[in-house]
Amino acid sequence: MAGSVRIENLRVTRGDFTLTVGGLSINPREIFAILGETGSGKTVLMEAIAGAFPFDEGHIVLNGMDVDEVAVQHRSLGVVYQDYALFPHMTVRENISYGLRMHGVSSDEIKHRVDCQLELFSIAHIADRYPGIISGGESQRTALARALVLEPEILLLDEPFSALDPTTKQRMYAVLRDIHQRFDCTIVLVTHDFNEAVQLADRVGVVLNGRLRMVAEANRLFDMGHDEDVRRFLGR
Ligand SMILES: Nc1ncnc2c1ncn2[C@@H]1O[C@H](COP(=O)(O)OP(=O)(O)OP(=O)(O)O)[C@@H](O)[C@H]1O
Repeated sequence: MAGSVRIENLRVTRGDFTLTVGGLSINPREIFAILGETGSGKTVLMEAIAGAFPFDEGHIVLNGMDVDEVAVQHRSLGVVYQDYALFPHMTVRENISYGLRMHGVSSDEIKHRVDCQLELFSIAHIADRYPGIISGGESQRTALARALVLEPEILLLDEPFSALDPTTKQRMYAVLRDIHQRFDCTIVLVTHDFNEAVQLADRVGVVLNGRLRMVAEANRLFDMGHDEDVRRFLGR
């Protein structure tokens, strides 16, 4: 079942950096891209949605519940970090199994579900290897498999395709669309790539200098009358 995200009057501080979001609702089954230049606060926003740290003000509500009132293992979130954050001392199979083990799933069920992910992402041949000796693309697919094996209602992806060549990128876009259909999830995708946002997302939110400045339908991103900063960012 796909989840929803609602953000109300959010203010969060990380060191000297402050991020503010007046309001945002991401609907069940939506693919929502968070677009912005480097250092604008996209990852901070994604981490805030994951409930990774306390807020100064405001609320983030996942499926009707304040994120900070729900224990991490019950948030039904899958997160793929920019650097993939695989556990280095675990094989690919163990990385993907980890969350299921934490949820007390039986060994037979774990084997079945992990085998399905290994096949879906074409990584069965590296199942017994450690992250230190697999490629960037394989690491990325392992991180996606690790997030999806728990069948999250909301999938948070931080620049998941930035390390890939253009051909592999297009192939992974197709995989992501397939995942979206198959797993019936809501996807929040952080990217600094306009084309990626427009190709994959239903709607796009632009974050500039720590503020969510606008939200637009992806296919109307370049048509709308934005303010000057957003126009400059969009290269218009
Ligand atoms: N834990 C932290 N402590 C201090 N500052 C932080 C922390 N996390 C992020 N920042 C700062 O917050 C700002 C926004 O960072 P963020 O990672 O969200 O940018 P981004 O838009 O995702 O950029 P990029 O596209 O380069 O990944 C940066 O100036 C960063 O240095």
